[in-house]
Amino acid sequence: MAARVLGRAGRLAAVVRSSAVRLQLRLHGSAGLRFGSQASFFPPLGDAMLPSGSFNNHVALITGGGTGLGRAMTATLSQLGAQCIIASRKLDILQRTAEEISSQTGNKVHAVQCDVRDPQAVSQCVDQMEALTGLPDVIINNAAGNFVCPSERLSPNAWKTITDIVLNGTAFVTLELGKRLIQNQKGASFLAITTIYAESGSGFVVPSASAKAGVEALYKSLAAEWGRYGHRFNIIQPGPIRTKGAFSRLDPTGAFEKATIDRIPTGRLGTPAEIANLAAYVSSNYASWMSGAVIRFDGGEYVSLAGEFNELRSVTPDQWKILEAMIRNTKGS
Ligand SMILES: CCC/C=C/C=C/C(=O)SCCNC(=O)CCNC(=O)[C@H](O)C(C)(C)COP(=O)(O)OP(=O)(O)OC[C@H]1O[C@@H](n2cnc3c(N)ncnc32)[C@H](O)[C@@H]1OP(=O)(O)O
Ligand SMILES: NC(=O)C1=CN([C@@H]2O[C@H](COP(=O)(O)OP(=O)(O)OC[C@H]3O[C@@H](n4cnc5c(N)ncnc54)[C@H](OP(=O)(O)O)[C@@H]3O)[C@@H](O)[C@H]2O)C=CC1
Repeated sequence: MAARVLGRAGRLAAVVRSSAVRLQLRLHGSAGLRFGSQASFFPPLGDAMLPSGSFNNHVALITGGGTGLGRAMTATLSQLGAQCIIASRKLDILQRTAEEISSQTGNKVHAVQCDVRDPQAVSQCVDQMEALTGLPDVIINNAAGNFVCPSERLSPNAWKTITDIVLNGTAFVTLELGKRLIQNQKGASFLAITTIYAESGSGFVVPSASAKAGVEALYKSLAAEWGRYGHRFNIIQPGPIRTKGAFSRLDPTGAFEKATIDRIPTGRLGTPAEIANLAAYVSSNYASWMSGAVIRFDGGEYVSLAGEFNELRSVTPDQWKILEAMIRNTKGS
């Protein structure tokens, strides 16, 4: 009897061992189950979420508002009643965006040329804004520069370029406006757009990761210091959202996108309209009690990347039966 049980256990162990090898191959080879069909559970909505008129009589400055996510945020705020100022280096692109959005929403969008790396240019941009609209109620620091590059290939100027746009640019805009708002005893909502790797760090985008982490420290610090002046400071960390600016510099071959979608629990990239709705909410009076918040908006990508065992998603129910048998069969330590 004992011999029969031992024999059966031996055969089971052999089956389990060979299945485990096959399983390892599946996990680490290319035959692993694809997931991503779950995207149908999480359809993106495109329309503005807040009630119409939520930003009536509000002025909003959006840096980098001519393209990508900044453009989407401008469109949503404008649709909700804001008078917007978009600022970046390329005046022609800003003007085109401003005209398109103004003509769709009926609310004026102003285009102001400004390189945020240059504190004097930032000061002149704010002068221009004061003349056009007065000081803003909403500031969205969205402008950024980035590219993938092994760190050993970075020149000092490459490092300086990215950190100047992202960290110094955000600081110059925030400090210039903050000082003037304080002088005028005017409250405002400041929002910084960072990224999920500001928290974790990431190879191959090290200047961006370092600068975005600095932006987060800046905003959390000012949330504590400038609440007394009526200023709120919040941060949105987007996950991947297809824009020409980002994907041409981070995924020139398109290979990253497919791998990314595979690991996002909601099975898809985000959309510009979705982040625009979140930015509008955070910048609105509906969020007047929100300050110092860091909001990760990534379809679950960050936790998916972080969890040691998350690759087990590709184990099938039949394979689980085998794995469970192996585990239960283990006696002692
Ligand atoms: C997917 C999920 C997470 C995603 C996160 C996304 C985060 C983002 O921030 S996406 C935003 C992307 N958008 C942009 O980058 C738009 C603006 N970008 C630019 O204008 C340019 O790409 C640049 C950032 C380079 C700035 O342009 P600028 O004309 O001011 O600089 P350059 O004179 O061209 O270059 C300055 C130095 O950088 C070196 N450099 C430029 N590109 C690269 C590269 N691909 N690899 C290595 N080095 C690069 C360039 O050679 C200059 O250095 P040097 O030669 O020593 O003078
Ligand atoms: N798309 C994504 O997947 C993700 C994006 N993000 C963040 O979202 C934000 C928007 O990125 P996205 O829309 O994708 O990319 P874009 O390239 O479209 O946006 C970047 C904007 O920054 C402006 N800009 C760059 N350098 C300067 C400068 N020196 N002075 C003023 N403006 C400048 C650009 O305008 P111009 O060239 O006219 O100066 C451009 O409009 C960025 O902060 C980015 O880091 C974060 C995580 C993921």
